[in-house]
Amino acid sequence: MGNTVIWKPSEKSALSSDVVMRVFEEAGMPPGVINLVQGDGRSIASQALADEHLAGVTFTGSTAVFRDLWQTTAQHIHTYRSCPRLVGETGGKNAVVAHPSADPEALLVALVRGAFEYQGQKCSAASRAYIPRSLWRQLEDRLAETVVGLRVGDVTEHETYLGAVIGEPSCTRLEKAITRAKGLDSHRLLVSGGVRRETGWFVDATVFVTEDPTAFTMAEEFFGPLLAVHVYDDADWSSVLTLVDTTGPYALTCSIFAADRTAISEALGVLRDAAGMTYVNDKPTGALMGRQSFGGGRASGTNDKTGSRLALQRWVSGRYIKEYMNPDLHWTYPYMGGEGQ
Ligand SMILES: NC(=O)c1ccc[n+]([C@@H]2O[C@H](COP(=O)([O-])OP(=O)(O)OC[C@H]3O[C@@H](n4cnc5c(N)ncnc54)[C@H](O)[C@@H]3O)[C@@H](O)[C@H]2O)c1
Ligand SMILES: N[C@@H](CCC=O)C(=O)O
Repeated sequence: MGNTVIWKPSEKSALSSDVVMRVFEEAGMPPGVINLVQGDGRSIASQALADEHLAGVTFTGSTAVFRDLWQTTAQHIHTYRSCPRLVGETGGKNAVVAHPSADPEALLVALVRGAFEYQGQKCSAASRAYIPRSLWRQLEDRLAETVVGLRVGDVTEHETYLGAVIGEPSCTRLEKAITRAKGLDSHRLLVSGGVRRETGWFVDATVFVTEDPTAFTMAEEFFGPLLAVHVYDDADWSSVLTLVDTTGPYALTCSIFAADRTAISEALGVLRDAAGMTYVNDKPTGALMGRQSFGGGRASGTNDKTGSRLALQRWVSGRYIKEYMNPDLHWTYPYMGGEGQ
């Protein structure tokens, strides 16, 4: 868009961002257009956000850090030469909601792929599911069997489905959530819950079934391979949609599974603000940049839809020019008896 940027990648992805930067340079990107700065987020942000030339921030990460960045820029507002634009792509607690008319095979695949690919470490990963009792009877054992069979381990082996989680803090956070859920009467561990630290930070694909749709497992982001399922009575479809909409602070992605078009329409209406990205009969994750723009609202960000015109427009500054071909030569107007126009 004609801007120069400082690119501050996560400390946890220093190597891959360095490789990408070298690719840009080798492809001929002029020096100074993208300026890669590696290091600790807090200390780099405190320097960068205090600079009078800051014109914008585009952030991908957690809601808490984005809100901190917003607060810091607000504190510096009197020192900036312009009004910085802030774009955030933040956390998610993405729902899969199935209608009794849904195809159980497609639903099973969406739950497994949506929740456990990349160890569930995707803002868009499925992490809560609402399944009607009639479908759950057909699905429960098959879901358990499939998830138990997902291999966790070395990602250089093609049979592996889940690699290690990002690091020790992620592993501990997930372990705590699993232990807490195991201790709740409202929760039943359907599959796994295992954590292994001998050769890395490995968390097994884990599924809880909860009777309490307002429990922390249905509202908080874990950023890991943890799926919570709430089974509802088929007749409660409409009220379940309201539950999906009102549970938790996020609105990143969601999936609606149904064959019945009326049910799909109803869900699209009720869930209008519940997700920036809504999928129908597909997993709630895996938007391909350049083909499918991506974004989320509420606590999930500013919903500018990365990859779309909505996002690009945030990074241009309009300029309008009026040139007068017939300039006024008299300052008086006709109603004054003058000759000006
Ligand atoms: N919506 C999206 O498109 C999207 C995509 C991927 C990840 N995410 C979200 O990102 C989160 C997981 O990623 P993460 O662990 O890297 O997030 P994070 O918020 O911890 O870190 C993201 C970035 O912020 C920096 N940072 C961390 N603390 C900071 C601070 N106090 N001040 C300034 N900068 C700071 C980090 O160095 C990193 O570059 C999840 O919440 C996930 O949902 C969102
Ligand atoms: N576009 C990817 C990643 C989203 C966040 O960066 C997805 O939809 O899963």
